[in-house]
Amino acid sequence: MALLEVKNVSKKYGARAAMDQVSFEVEAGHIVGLIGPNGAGKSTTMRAITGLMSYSSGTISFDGQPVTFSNHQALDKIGNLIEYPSIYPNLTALEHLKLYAMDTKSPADFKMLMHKTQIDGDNFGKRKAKNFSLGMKQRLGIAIALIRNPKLVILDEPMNGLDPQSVHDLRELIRSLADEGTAFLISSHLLDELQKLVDDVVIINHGKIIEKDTMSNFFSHDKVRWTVDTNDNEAALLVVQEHNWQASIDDGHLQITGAESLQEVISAINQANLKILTLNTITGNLEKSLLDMLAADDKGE
Ligand SMILES: Nc1ncnc2c1ncn2[C@@H]1O[C@H](COP(=O)(O)OP(=O)(O)OP(=O)(O)O)[C@@H](O)[C@H]1O
Repeated sequence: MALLEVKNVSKKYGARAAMDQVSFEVEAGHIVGLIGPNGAGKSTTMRAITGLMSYSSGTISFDGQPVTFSNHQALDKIGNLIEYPSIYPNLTALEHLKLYAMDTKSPADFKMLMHKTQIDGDNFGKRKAKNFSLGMKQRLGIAIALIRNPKLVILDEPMNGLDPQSVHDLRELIRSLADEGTAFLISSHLLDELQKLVDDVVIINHGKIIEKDTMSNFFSHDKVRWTVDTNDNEAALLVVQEHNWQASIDDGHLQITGAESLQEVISAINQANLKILTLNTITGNLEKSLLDMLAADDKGE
């Protein structure tokens, strides 16, 4: 049984379905990316999982226990950082941890947690949170989310507003915590960052899950693409289409996918006595795969 199981969950705001039969799982120790455009239903899904919001149908179970708006028992083992961490400007990092721990932790526990989440450096010390950078606040937010040793941490757009170095540091931190066994469910618009971080991908659009897979499988779906210019792209398009590869002309360049190899593409064009002027091989990336998938979903394919 997976650590988190979301089955056929629906949630409506008035007539609008923010979640429509949403089903997915998070395995223990996995980092799962919840990806989708603005308004897709990511925050709503996260709120339902954390018991912050009621849902109209379906079931959510965490560690074998049901999660509903009125049953929060399972939630002791979920840490969350939804939108912004609740940080008090006049408290230091340590004071925050003491506040959220509610007398359940020892000074040694705090020391270890601060070390683990990299909030024990000189920059932190006695400084109050109002003087922290956004990256420092996010790390403190994660430390707060971890205080009860959760099995799952839910992070809604944790990279928002962070500079590249802070994004890198946060990614390393999440990876190291996952290696120690904590599962993560993370939503983000920074797809390149998720690409480097997550084990599994769940794609949501208009409240519906349109794809879920491991990151490595997701990549294998995304074929290599070739962008070619010849002395006659229209003629080359016809030649390529005869081979049953997918081809189109975008921005004046011939785009080809579906061939077995670059050699096949070159041979086909040469045999038609056309001249290749430029050729680029474009390997897959999450951003492109996602945009293709969302476009296909919006067209109702
Ligand atoms: N409290 C609410 N009342 C009415 N509609 C809402 C409410 N919260 C969200 N919605 C609507 O539900 C849909 C899903 O919203 P949600 O915030 O879950 O999307 P999201 O994927 O997190 O988007 P974003 O990336 O912009 O945060 C949207 O159409 C949104 O307008």
